[in-house]
Amino acid sequence: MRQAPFIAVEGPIGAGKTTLSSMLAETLHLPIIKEIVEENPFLDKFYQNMDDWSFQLEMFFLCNRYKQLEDTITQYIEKGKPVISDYHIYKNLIFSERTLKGTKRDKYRQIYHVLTDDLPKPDIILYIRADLDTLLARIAKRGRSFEEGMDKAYLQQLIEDYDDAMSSLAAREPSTIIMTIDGNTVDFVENRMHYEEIAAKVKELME
Ligand SMILES: Nc1ncnc2c1ncn2[C@@H]1O[C@H](COP(=O)(O)OP(=O)(O)OP(=O)(O)O)[C@@H](O)[C@H]1O
Ligand SMILES: Nc1nc(=O)c2ncn([C@H]3C[C@H](O)[C@@H](CO)O3)c2[nH]1
Repeated sequence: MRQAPFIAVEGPIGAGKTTLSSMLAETLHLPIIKEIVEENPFLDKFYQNMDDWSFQLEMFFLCNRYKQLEDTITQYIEKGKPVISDYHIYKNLIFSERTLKGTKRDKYRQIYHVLTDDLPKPDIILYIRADLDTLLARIAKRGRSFEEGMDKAYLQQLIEDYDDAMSSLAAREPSTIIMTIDGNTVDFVENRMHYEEIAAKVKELME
């Protein structure tokens, strides 16, 4: 591993990305990049009417993540400092391929590639997989109003899209390390030993 890894935590909605990345940032003394949620003006509208709001939402996420990635590069990667993020920019494509249709999807895909293809990507991905019941329970526990009544078919589709995306990323970028965590059985919140095992593995991967 090069001296300063760029680590991303990924997984479908409610998998525990922010929770795990925050815990690791503290244990491993890493700066953390978190995605913008509360300030997002389109999430609420999107969950009420996906067809009407998906393009605005996807573009908002893309622009925000692009800016955060630019800042991450100048503040950490170019200076040889390790950093952890609670997402991989590739998630823009995972979501947009599902939520957009027709010419909007084609245009969005082009913009995504123009903006991101030449930028550094994470070296290590911690991929938290979890099934529908686990995710629904965690989303309910978190209690964000706009996620109440989350469409189960949408979430199930995203679970499958994430699996496909991680497999294709592994095939396309064999140098990226993908560590898969079974979010159904590994409980890094309630079980300290489970968490410490993950932290130890991540530390080892960073060396
Ligand atoms: N392993 C776990 N065991 C029990 N609860 C968990 C676990 N992981 C996360 N949670 C809880 O589930 C909820 C969702 O976690 P979190 O916000 O970290 O998910 P996320 O993947 O970042 O979500 P999003 O995709 O919406 O950004 C939180 O209330 C968190 O405390
Ligand atoms: N459509 C869509 N595209 C994205 O790139 C994206 N990233 C996150 N989300 C949703 C999941 C959580 O509800 C909430 C917080 O993660 O926002 C997204 N939704």
